[in-house]
Amino acid sequence: MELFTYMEEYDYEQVVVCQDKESGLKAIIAIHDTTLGPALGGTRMWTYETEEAAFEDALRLAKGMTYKNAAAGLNLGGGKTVIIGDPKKDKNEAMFRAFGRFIQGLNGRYITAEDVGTTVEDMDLVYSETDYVTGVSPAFGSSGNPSPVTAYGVYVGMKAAAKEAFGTDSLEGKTVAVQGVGNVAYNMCRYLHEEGAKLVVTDINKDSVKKAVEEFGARAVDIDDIYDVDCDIYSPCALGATVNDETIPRLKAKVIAGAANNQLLENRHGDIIQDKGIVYAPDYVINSGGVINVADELLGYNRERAMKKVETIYDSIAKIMDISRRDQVPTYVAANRLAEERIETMRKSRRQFLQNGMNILSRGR
Ligand SMILES: NC(=O)c1ccc[n+]([C@@H]2O[C@H](COP(=O)([O-])OP(=O)(O)OC[C@H]3O[C@@H](n4cnc5c(N)ncnc54)[C@H](O)[C@@H]3O)[C@@H](O)[C@H]2O)c1
Ligand SMILES: CC(C)C[C@H](N)C(=O)O
Repeated sequence: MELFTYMEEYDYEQVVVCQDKESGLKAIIAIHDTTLGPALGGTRMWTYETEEAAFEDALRLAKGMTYKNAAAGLNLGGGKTVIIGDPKKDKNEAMFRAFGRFIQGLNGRYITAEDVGTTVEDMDLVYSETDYVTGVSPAFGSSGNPSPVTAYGVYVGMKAAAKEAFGTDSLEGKTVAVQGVGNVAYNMCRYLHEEGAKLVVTDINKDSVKKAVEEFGARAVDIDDIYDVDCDIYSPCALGATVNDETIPRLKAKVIAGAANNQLLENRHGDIIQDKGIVYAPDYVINSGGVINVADELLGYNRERAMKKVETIYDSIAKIMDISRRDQVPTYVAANRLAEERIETMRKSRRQFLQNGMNILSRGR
């Protein structure tokens, strides 16, 4: 990947590469766009095959956060971090504290939180070095782990997508194929089970599968078999890019609605599923519950206010379905339009000079 060419193509503002030899920290902070406010996005820790793959993931995820925050009506831009390493083996206190100091050095341009491979405990370590972190322990006045709230948002968004596909938003009796039963999907499965949905699950972590089988009566399938399950809804809740040329012909679902970021390998896969009549709930809209929740911390966290806003994910998905039908465009295009229009409007309305910080007339004194 030619980094500057890629950054220019998708208009990224900044990429910060952080290295700390003692702790083994190797982090990439990607800031995509701060038109709406400071870039807020989580930190993913993952074993990437190559450094290029890590850069690509950070960049793609950061852009997704720009769109997610804009579509959710938050006054926040988009950014994301990836830390290269195995979350089960390579973590240590010094690593997250060093990472916290790098974030502090950005002076508020980037605010972090959890993502795959990082936890509330990791964010507490970051918090010991910087205020620019959310999703730390509730004992610090924070909102805690965002995953259960993300799960609730995915659940209500799935209902809105079901309404479009089946004419009813009831999920009772519907079969949902869940790929990855981690922090978000475990909680999502609980809501689905309570409503009477039938669950089929898979995960590379056998303990997570066992838990879903025991607690929710889920049926377990092998990793690759999840695409062939006879189901009403396919719910990708692991990593991204699972909607692609290889998987689409195998999917039997009428709805795709899940927590994972960047579900479409390429935009054209959004066109293909639309043509096949599959209702796709755009990933960054349906999974915005977590960021809505942590963003509320910036106002002084109020759970009731945050949950009320998360409920609106139902209306957002319904609105996207309306735009998609009205304008005859795939749902991912309808969502992008909503986000891009908001960013453009705010970019234009912010043209007036506003002097922040240093008084320029006192320069040289
Ligand atoms: N946690 C949040 O609040 C939040 C918010 C928005 C989006 N997301 C996205 O949702 C997804 C899940 O997040 P999470 O916090 O639950 O992460 P997690 O790490 O807790 O869960 C992911 C699960 O997927 C499993 N997995 C990984 N690769 C797999 C594969 N090939 N097949 C089957 N299972 C596989 C893992 O073993 C794990 O159990 C991620 O894409 C994340 O970026 C999370
Ligand atoms: C909680 C959020 C700030 C980050 C979350 N992992 C997301 O992708 O939305």
